[in-house]
Amino acid sequence: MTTHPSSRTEWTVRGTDRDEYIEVMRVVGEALLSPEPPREREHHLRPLLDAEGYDRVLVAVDGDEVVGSVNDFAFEMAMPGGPRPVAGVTGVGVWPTYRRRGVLSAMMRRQLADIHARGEHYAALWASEGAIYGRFGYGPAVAEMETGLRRPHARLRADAPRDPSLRIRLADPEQVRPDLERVHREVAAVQAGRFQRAEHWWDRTLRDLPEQRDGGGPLRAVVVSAPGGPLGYALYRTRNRWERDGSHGEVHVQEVTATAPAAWTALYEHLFNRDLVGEVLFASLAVDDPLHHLLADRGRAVPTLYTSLWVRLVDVPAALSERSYAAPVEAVLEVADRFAPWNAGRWRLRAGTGGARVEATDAAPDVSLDVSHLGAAHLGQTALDGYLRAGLLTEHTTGTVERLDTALHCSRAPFCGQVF
Ligand SMILES: CC(=O)SCCNC(=O)CCNC(=O)[C@H](O)C(C)(C)COP(=O)(O)OP(=O)(O)OC[C@H]1O[C@@H](n2cnc3c(N)ncnc32)[C@H](O)[C@@H]1OP(=O)(O)O
Repeated sequence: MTTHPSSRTEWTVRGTDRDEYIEVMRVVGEALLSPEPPREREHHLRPLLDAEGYDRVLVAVDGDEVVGSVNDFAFEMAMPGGPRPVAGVTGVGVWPTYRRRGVLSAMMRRQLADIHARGEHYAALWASEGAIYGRFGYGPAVAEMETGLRRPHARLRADAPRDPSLRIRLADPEQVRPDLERVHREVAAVQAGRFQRAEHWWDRTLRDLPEQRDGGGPLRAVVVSAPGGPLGYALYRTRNRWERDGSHGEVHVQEVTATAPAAWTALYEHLFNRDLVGEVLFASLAVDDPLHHLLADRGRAVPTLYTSLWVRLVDVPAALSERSYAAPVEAVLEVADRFAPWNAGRWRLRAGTGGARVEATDAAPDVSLDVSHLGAAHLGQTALDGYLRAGLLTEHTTGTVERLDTALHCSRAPFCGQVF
């Protein structure tokens, strides 16, 4: 591809199709430093794209050459207030010689307009870098934890709820897939930030190619069931490690979830009691995962906090009026939004535990803020107060931010748990 020395902007943003998608893989793969050429990555990506379709993939082109791309998946994601259609933004990349000329900005603008035109009120993404998406109106809405525990500290409290009637089965994940799907469906309907997994997402989650194992063994599923059906599961791999003093094996937990307290206990005790293991590592846990309460010594868990989901309100009045609220609040919000101008302006929010109404107003604002702040706060974990103290939003009526934070609060931490 030619490198253009000037900063001309003779590219346009348009849709694409299945045939051209190999070019998208080439551009995005190069941007993301992918170690494999597009044809070698195709078998990973094609099943997902063939199932989701190509009509949400956008490309920036210079003549016939693809120089950038963005995509989004049509998710049903749990939000405070219920499951909602959410555009799961992904596949973002710009050919290196076209970077910093506004290619991404143009693609983001078009993508937000498309999402809005489809009547979806939210977009969400996992960012490769935290500096990219704030300017496009996304806010850091979910923090998750990678957590490690060494033996002998991987132990639960004596009074952790235990139910000897629960059945525990260790199996090849495909053998118990209906159980996994059932538990996940139930959890993903209520835990904000999770999205419902269609069959092709389960195929991806359970895909277990040798090159994905990173020195570990095959993917395993442990399922905990009561007579009425499955109550929880964990997906994990073991990795054997021998040193001169003996075995220091590892358990790498890809995901763990349950719908009943005794099922959490049974799952954690299974993971902690594998023989030959020196350390159990969890790829991602919610910040309020029951593990922290169930551990005999919670100080022994070593968490690494990271931002997972960035959330964007694509339709501010719709998103705020369909949300649930923990307390009554009334405020005029003056919202700035450079990339979705239909959101910009003053909105009067009247919300309570029974519902909310949002209408355009000319009244004086109680608070002036960026749409990214509302995205960050929407899942109930990120407080607006942090932005206030950082001087990034303006409170005109004292106490408004505190009242908003109280109303937006959700007692259960949001969690996504799956990179898309
Ligand atoms: C959801 C996902 O898919 S995450 C994956 C994101 N992709 C990657 O990280 C791949 C590698 N990076 C890239 O391909 C590109 O650098 C992109 C897509 C991040 C940015 O594309 P560009 O076309 O260069 O962005 P664009 O020129 O529109 O930049 C707009 C603004 O964002 C800023 N910006 C863009 N990328 C970054 C970044 N990585 N860090 C900090 N600022 C950035 C620019 O400086 C510019 O600022 P300005 O408006 O003040 O001048």
